[in-house]
Amino acid sequence: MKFGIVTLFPEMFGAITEHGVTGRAIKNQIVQMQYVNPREFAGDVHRTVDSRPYGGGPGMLMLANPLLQAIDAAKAGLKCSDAPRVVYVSPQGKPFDQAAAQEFSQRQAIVFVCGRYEGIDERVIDIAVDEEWSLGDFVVSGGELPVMAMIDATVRLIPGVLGHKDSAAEDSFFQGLLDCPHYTRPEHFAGRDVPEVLLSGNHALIKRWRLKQALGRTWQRRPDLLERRELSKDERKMLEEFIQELAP
Ligand SMILES: Cc1cccc(C(=O)NCC2(NC(=O)c3cccc4nocc34)CCCC2)c1
Repeated sequence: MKFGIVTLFPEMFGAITEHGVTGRAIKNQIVQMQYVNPREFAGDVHRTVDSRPYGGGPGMLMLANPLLQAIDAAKAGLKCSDAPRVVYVSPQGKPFDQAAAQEFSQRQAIVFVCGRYEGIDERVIDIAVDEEWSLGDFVVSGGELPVMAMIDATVRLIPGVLGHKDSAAEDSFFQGLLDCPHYTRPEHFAGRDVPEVLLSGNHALIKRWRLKQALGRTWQRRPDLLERRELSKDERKMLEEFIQELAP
């Protein structure tokens, strides 16, 4: 899978290209990253990429012309048989979630456009952006960090990227649930013991306990996720047991 990144700060992406699962996927050439900096296309001697907003107001906006040229260069640079879709990440975008990451991971390539300052000239979105996505309702300084999070979530789902030992998180979130509690050595720590079931070696019981904990925590912390998820008869029974065990 190839990613074309339009950004004023390509060096930020070292955070995902130099480390961990994503760094390994790049080293193994499962993933390829290319960067285009709009500043390369700024027409003037000062290489200007921003300008004051019409109608007044605080801050600056990214100029359309350098951005549009950078987007074209990024698309061309990926050399894909079907033109990659252009994604602008912004607070106005569709909420990004695991389902979106799953869908992204099946694409041949994606061009991500990272906003800076207060945003970009709307005509860039009208002319060149195919999709807008958001990581959430909070204010950040640029689109780079949300894009890196989206790329990380996407790359983990590409076949061959995660070894079996890494994919615990995927399983539970894949089931639309929060994760169960996890424990490692020592068995006794700070006066707290590891739940007996996890030491039993009974894999069926352990699997059941983990699903019951995931169901219970989701019910307690993110009931909205449960609304979107059909529970089987057995899962409903486990959740009822979990709730009963809460308030004896
Ligand atoms: C809730 C809210 C309302 C108004 C502005 C902003 C804000 O943060 N504006 C600044 C920018 N924000 C983002 O890019 C951005 C922000 C949040 C999630 C995201 N998911 O993807 C990109 C995201 C836009 C241009 C430069 C950065 C945030």
